Amino acid sequence: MREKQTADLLLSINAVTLQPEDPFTWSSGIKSPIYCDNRLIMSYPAERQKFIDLFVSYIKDHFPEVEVLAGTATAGIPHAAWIADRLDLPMVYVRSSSKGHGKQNRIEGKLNKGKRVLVIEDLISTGGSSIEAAKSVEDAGGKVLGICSIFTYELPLAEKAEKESGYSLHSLTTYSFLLKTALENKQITDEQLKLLQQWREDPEGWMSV
Ligand SMILES: O=P(O)(O)OC[C@H]1O[C@H](OP(=O)(O)OP(=O)(O)O)[C@H](O)[C@@H]1O
Ligand SMILES: O=C(O)c1cc(=O)[nH]c(=O)[nH]1
Repeated sequence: MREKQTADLLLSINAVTLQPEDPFTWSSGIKSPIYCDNRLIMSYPAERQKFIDLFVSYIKDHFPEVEVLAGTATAGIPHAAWIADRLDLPMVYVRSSSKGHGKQNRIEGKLNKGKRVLVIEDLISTGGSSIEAAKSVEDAGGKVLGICSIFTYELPLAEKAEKESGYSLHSLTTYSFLLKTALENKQITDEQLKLLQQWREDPEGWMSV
């Protein structure tokens, strides 16, 4: 099962760090006791192949019509590159803002108008970065089929952003699967599970409790 395999792989390379006593600050400003660093996948060639296998099988099942892969800067870029290579498809990447010199591009690579594009992100917290990237792809004339990431925190904020934007968000695995797998693998305790579930109920209010 894809969700479990992805969660196992993330845990096997120690991509997930718990630090409730010194919370992480996310790109959205949210404080969190957990951080998932999918950038580490780059450094593990055997596991990397398995992540690409999982991504490619997901894309073949859900987006067989895709014509271009668009990686989000920076963490989505290597994944988009590996997938595009495996599927023998063109790739572009989307900067978080337009470059301030040179060609001033927001999107790098050649994106032909009307092409069916799948946005590749490493992870969805609030969904803000990937939805912004999808909008830039459409501004440049691409037709976005959806946004696909390795992992989602399943936050209500992301669900709201998904509904409001109209872009569909897809992930190989979820926060619930990750916690379940970590508990089964004895990589977290019942107490840590409880804290992580409580945080997920109210991430924005968690620090003030
Ligand atoms: O769903 P969101 O709330 O937008 O958060 C998720 C984004 O945040 C992280 O990127 P970061 O801004 O840390 O930059 P990086 O990809 O360059 O490391 C992550 O790689 C996602 O792109
Ligand atoms: O939202 C983020 O910035 C974020 C969260 C996380 O767990 N991992 C990551 O790379 N970014």
